Amino acid sequence: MQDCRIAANTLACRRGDRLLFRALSFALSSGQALQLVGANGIGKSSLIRILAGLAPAYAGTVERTGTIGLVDERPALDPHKPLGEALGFWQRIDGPADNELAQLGLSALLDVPVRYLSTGQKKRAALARLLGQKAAIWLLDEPLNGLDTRGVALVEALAAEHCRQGGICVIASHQPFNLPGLQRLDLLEHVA
Ligand SMILES: Nc1ncnc2c1ncn2[C@@H]1O[C@H](COP(=O)(O)OP(=O)(O)OP(=O)(O)O)[C@@H](O)[C@H]1O
Repeated sequence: MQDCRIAANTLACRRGDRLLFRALSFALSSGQALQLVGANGIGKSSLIRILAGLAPAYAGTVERTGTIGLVDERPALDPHKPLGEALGFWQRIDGPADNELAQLGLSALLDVPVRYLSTGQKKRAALARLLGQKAAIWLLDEPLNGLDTRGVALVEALAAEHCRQGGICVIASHQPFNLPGLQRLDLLEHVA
């Protein structure tokens, strides 16, 4: 994987008429991972969206070197299509999949419409798309939500392998995330 980097420089975030956080900075390079923590509504998802370039920062800048892969509560998969077809749409863009489907326990679900998948299955499907995307910088918003114990261990292993290969992970999660060398940023320290 090519060298990648993501840095937040004195970011501030405003939602409606409220300033959620300010003076938030970090820098991550190839192989590093960061967990964003903080209470409900403090701004973790908002920060992930700013890092992804999907929302503007109120102040500050984000520098990115490397492609972004985002997993949040909205899997970018057509809910009306069977899972195999929905993932196939992305495979035509991203290139052929390796063994993601088997690895994520999805092989038997390819003919099930995405809207009928369970919460955990939808999360696994979103992760399959992420793996297929081969992005350098993973932005994972609550990636463990809805997953069973084996699913949690699998996501942790995937993140560790991604970092081992030189990728970056930014993980917004309330749950403990077991990843060697994981750094931690508490948004409470940046509340405006
Ligand atoms: N489009 C919007 N307009 C106004 N306020 C918003 C908007 N989107 C989010 N907010 C508010 O911004 C705050 C931060 O939301 P955000 O989803 O970033 O928090 P979070 O830390 O991810 O929360 P949780 O842990 O519950 O997922 C919340 O108070 C939310 O209501």
